Amino acid sequence: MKISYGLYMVMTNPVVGYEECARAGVRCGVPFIQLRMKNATRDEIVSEAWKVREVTRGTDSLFIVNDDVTIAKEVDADGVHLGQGDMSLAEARKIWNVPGKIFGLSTHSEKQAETAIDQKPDYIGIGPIFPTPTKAIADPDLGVERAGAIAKSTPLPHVVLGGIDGTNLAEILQAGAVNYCAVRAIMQSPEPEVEIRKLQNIWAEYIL
Ligand SMILES: Cc1ncc(COP(=O)(O)OP(=O)(O)O)c(N)n1
Ligand SMILES: Cc1nc(C(=O)O)sc1CCOP(=O)(O)O
Ligand SMILES: [Mg+2]
Repeated sequence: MKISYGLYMVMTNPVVGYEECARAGVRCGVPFIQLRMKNATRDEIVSEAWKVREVTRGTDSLFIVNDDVTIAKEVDADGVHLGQGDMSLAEARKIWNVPGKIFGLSTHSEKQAETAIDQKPDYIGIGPIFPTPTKAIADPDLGVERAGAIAKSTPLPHVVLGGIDGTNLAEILQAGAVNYCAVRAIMQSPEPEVEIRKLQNIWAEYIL
């Protein structure tokens, strides 16, 4: 059985600010909320991370920090997300050796998804599906069918991402993906809760 939860919210430059955006995610019951601040200092990230920690604490939303396990540990987040060019999962687990913490790993091809199995991440990201300006140096886009096929074949929980919004989510789910991130589609809205609920409604039609 695939682990099925729908939207994993990645927060990068939300127009309403990180704290308010996280509040919207919590109100909507989004199960994962990731803080992804690129081009920010460590102090700036820690400061926002503490606010998101307080907003998510004791709620149904798990708080994931992108890139830096030392920040995740410092603010007692629920997990960390690491990319192919970030610290290895093994090293991160040594630094943050606390039972129950979540370790996610990005993958960008069938081979990386296969190799990920041995590293035992709690989930993998699969992307990008479409070209995206949100990631500075994105990997070549996989397309809907290829991303869906990886999602269907991996034994690991997955989340697909890259260019996903309300206009293409249905075809992505039809291709076999179950969980997904949408960054710009939510972050660029002055009403993130409205955009979250739109995506959640599309997902519920296809998956529930
Ligand atoms: C859930 C999820 N999947 C993939 C990524 C991308 O991580 P990475 O490849 O390290 O790129 P950056 O996000 O660090 O630019 C992610 N953050 N979250
Ligand atoms: C953060 C990130 N990681 C990707 C990957 O392929 O691993 S694509 C991506 C950005 C997705 O943003 P948007 O929804 O705005 O296109
Ligand atoms: Mg990274």
